[in-house]
Amino acid sequence: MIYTVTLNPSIDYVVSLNQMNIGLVNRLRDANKFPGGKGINVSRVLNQLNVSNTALGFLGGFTGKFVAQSLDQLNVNSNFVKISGDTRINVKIHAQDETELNAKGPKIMESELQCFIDNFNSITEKDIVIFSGSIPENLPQNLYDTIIKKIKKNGAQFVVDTTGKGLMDTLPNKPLLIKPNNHELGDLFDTKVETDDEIEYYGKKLVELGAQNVMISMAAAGGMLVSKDHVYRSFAPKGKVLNSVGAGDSMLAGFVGEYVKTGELEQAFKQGLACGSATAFSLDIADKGKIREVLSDINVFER
Ligand SMILES: Nc1ncnc2c1ncn2[C@@H]1O[C@H](COP(=O)(O)OP(=O)(O)OP(=O)(O)O)[C@@H](O)[C@H]1O
Ligand SMILES: O=P(O)(O)OC[C@@]1(O)O[C@H](CO)[C@@H](O)[C@@H]1O
Repeated sequence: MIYTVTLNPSIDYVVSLNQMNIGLVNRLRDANKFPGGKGINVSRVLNQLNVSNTALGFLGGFTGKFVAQSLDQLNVNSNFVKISGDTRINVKIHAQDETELNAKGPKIMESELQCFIDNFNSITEKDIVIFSGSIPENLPQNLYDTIIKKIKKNGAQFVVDTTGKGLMDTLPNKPLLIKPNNHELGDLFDTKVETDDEIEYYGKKLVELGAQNVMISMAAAGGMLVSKDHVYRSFAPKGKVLNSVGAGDSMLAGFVGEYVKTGELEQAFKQGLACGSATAFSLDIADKGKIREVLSDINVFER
């Protein structure tokens, strides 16, 4: 089984307007609510790829109810711990630029955290756990690492999509996949990475430090996959971007979904790229029709 972890889910309130004027009343052209949070987005795309999975994390309040109901309607399996606080609302503004306002999210009580950790008591070597997104402020910021050490004892694989020290600390436990974007990759080494050669160089460093596969996303410039034996590159297809929120999560889901089916790295990278761009070209997270359509435009080459 694949488990996705979203410790701080959200309602993504996606609004569009022609021009955002700070300090004035702005009238919206369009507004939509979606269940959000990185792990939840991963689960939704895995569902589109017919890969069974269970979404885990914390949900609470009227906002949590909306997310839970939306996931039920979308047939996403889930086992969220019910919390006393309200799940957050994140506002995504599409105007002359894309701007995101991500809330802090609710406090998690000790008993709620314990309930969540108990999910991992029965994990086995057949399972993959995907950790993505921010950790609520009042929880230990090394929580991913603590759970990873626990599940590694049972032989499970894991994928992690986070940044900075939180990501670096997980590397000795050999994640199946990490997915920094090009800016996050630079930040990990306190530098700026600009060229493909630099991306490959720092991607290889992460492999040396323990990652089995490093998929670097680069928005409209495509992506690179670095593993011990291969370096693949692809440029993103052209299309009309409707909402790129969740493109990275979709890319990760595409990779993992295809990898568990075929064990083929190049194929998995290609599916990841298709899912990422398909989401960028959709208002919501991509559906299977859009993913199939975009897949035929993806070309991957070995560097
Ligand atoms: N404008 C775009 N045009 C085409 N493809 C895109 C575009 N934006 C994203 N993609 C595809 O989706 C992938 C992931 O996007 P991106 O690099 O923005 O991830 P991210 O920074 O993790 O984003 P997020 O945190 O919003 O999910 C890219 O590598 C690319 O393949
Ligand atoms: O605040 P975090 O946890 O870092 O990111 C949360 C979030 O921006 O990530 C997803 C897109 O990747 C959105 O659905 C959600 O609102």
